[in-house]
Amino acid sequence: MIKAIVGGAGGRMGGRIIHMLAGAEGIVLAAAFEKPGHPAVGQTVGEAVGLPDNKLKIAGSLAEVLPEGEVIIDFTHPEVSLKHLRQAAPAGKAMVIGTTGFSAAQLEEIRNLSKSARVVLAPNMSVGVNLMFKVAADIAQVLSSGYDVEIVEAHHRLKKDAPSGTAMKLAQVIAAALERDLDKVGVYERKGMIGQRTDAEIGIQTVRAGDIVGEHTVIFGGIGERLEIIHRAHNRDNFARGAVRAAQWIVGQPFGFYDMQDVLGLK
Ligand SMILES: NC(=O)c1ccc[n+]([C@@H]2O[C@H](COP(=O)([O-])OP(=O)(O)OC[C@H]3O[C@@H](n4cnc5c(N)ncnc54)[C@H](O)[C@@H]3O)[C@@H](O)[C@H]2O)c1
Ligand SMILES: O=C(O)C1=N[C@H](C(=O)O)CCC1
Repeated sequence: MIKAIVGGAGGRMGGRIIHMLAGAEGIVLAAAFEKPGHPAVGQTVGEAVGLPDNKLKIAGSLAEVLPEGEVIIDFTHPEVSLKHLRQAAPAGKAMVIGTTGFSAAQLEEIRNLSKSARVVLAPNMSVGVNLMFKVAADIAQVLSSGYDVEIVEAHHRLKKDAPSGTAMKLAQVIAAALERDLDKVGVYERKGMIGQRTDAEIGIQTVRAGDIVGEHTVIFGGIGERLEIIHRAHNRDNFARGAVRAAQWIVGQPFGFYDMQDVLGLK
């Protein structure tokens, strides 16, 4: 039985991951933690996430519960996930990181730590979006000229990072398929007399409104037609299920830096 530790247990994703673990086979919730001072610290998991039979107490830090499990599932904040990986890696614990919004320097540190640790990092753990990454790259290769690429993402009003990690990954895989440098062709806002659209640019636009769980649209706009691929998350359980699947998968892998396409066998 794989023993999992869930970070950010009082958060939107942490709660759903704990629910998905309760229904999963071969893996069990061994410990859960939140940040010091969070109202969930000291509560039982049952009280905090609505699973009345679970009497496990929510800890106030990873350090308190690190020996309890072999894999940590962390959907928190970039600097927090990185701090947790710095603790997990030397202790021989695997990590599944769903957090988005890492800087280039933070990503580089995660990659370096993964040389001596097992890490899955993915901005979106749903099956549909990971298939979308693959399909978007394939379409871009076929429609490599004469089609304008625009990505539109929409999320709830509480989301902190923009554009979403998923939209950034879509832009990266499409730019790679088109052999374009995203740092040069990415356009993240438009206003005023900006002149006509360039052929090479990849537009990435952000919507924040209400309780939208997560929507991503890629538009390949041609003359006389356009092709759109859309993913809509109806709730957070598809991400949480993916995180549990990644935790089951990663414990048997060699040290390394993996993403959800590795977990799903989509490469
Ligand atoms: N990869 C995916 O599939 C996916 C899906 C949804 C959300 N996300 C990402 O996951 C992250 C969290 O999203 P959310 O909607 O659950 O946010 P949230 O704000 O509801 O939850 C984050 C939780 O982390 C906790 N936290 C902060 N510092 C901590 C610390 N030091 N130790 C322990 N816990 C700490 C917060 O108190 C909070 O409860 C975001 O980066 C989001 O973009 C990824
Ligand atoms: O709710 C969020 O925050 C989400 N973030 C991810 C992203 O940034 O791509 C995935 C979907 C939900």
